Amino acid sequence: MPHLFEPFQIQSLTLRNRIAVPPMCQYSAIDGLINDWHLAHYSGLARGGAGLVIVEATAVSPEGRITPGCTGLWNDGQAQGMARIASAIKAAGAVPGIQIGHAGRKASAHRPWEGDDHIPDDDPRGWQTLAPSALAFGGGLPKVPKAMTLDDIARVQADFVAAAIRARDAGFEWLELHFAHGYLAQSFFSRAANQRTDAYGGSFDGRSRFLLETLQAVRKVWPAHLPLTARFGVIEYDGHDDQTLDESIELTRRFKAAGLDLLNVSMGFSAPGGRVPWGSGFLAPIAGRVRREAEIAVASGWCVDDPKVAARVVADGEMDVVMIGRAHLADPHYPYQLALALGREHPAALLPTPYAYWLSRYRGPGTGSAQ
Ligand SMILES: Cc1cc2c(cc1C)N(C[C@H](O)[C@H](O)[C@H](O)COP(=O)(O)O)c1[nH]c(=O)[nH]c(=O)c1N2
Ligand SMILES: CC(=O)[C@H]1CCCN(Cc2ccccc2)C1
Repeated sequence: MPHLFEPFQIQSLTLRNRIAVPPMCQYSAIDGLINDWHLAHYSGLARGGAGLVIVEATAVSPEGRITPGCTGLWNDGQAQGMARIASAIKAAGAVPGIQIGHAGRKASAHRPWEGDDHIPDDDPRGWQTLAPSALAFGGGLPKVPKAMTLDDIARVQADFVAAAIRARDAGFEWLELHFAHGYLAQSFFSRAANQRTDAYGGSFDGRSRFLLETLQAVRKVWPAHLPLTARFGVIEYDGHDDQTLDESIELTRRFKAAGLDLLNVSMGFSAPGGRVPWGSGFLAPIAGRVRREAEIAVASGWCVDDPKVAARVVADGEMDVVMIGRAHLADPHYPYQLALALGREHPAALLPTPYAYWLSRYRGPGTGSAQ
């Protein structure tokens, strides 16, 4: 039975444990460039003991950003900055990962704390959005996107390939394609968002084409010995879950045949109004079904931050790697807290030596620990 704190071997990589920090936008970049905020943020998280740290959704082109504050890998200056992040994560003992994506019709939005909604058309900070069809997401994201031409599709796929090459050359060892959360790739698979009548819409094969072609193109440039992964929404909680899940598992099988090494199971968020059954570990059974039926390694998360739940979902084979997000924002050393809660021997050994030396002798707040 695999354990949360045992290593995970994938391709030529070994994660020191099954705990991952999932991508979490910081909305703190200017022109897609990282800065001291990102360096401190990712260094601190990597020093917390997780086996894998995945850098936030990073846009493959300027119009692929969610907000003006999102990071990018569409030019070499951005790649130079990202190389510092990859190096800092690796120096702390975690595998450096990065997620690359295109926000599609959810792009050109304000930061969450500035409204999370589309930037008005007359505001120069915004831009024209792209999508499979000229259908707005709705709610706070009412902008009608431009329906992509075949040239647009080819260009965006080439942008994914170029960003993957920059991520590879920047020293990242784990690449995650953002195929989830209602962004461009997910929206091609969604019946609600994709009403094209050409080869990129309609049937299951049509709605899968953009995702599969992009994966195949990136696989050609991503090193064969390094894990190529994708975060993909396998369920929408929109009343059509059985059909969506069946289709998603079939597409996952085709991803695997195209060279995907692991699927990060998530939700589609393709349209407003999904009724997500929020709760501790609520998505784990879905992740387990994908792992069993598509016979592929799986990461997942979503409210998997209770120590016993995190240990259980790995022990029960529902996921190989647990993505723990907000708990890491609350405490970058969260793996240390997990080890303490689960009664692991030498929990401090998860942390860098300058901390571990002292914490191995420290019995916690209020105990008046001696030197
Ligand atoms: C501030 C912030 C920013 C992001 C996220 C979340 C939050 C809180 N999430 C989703 C995240 O990776 C994770 O799936 C969720 O937070 C659920 O996991 P937890 O319940 O937080 O452990 C997210 N997901 C993703 O695929 N790419 C991203 O860049 C982001 N950005
Ligand atoms: C980029 C991405 O996938 C993120 C952006 C921030 C919101 N994320 C989705 C989310 C919903 C509810 C709680 C936490 C996260 C998706």
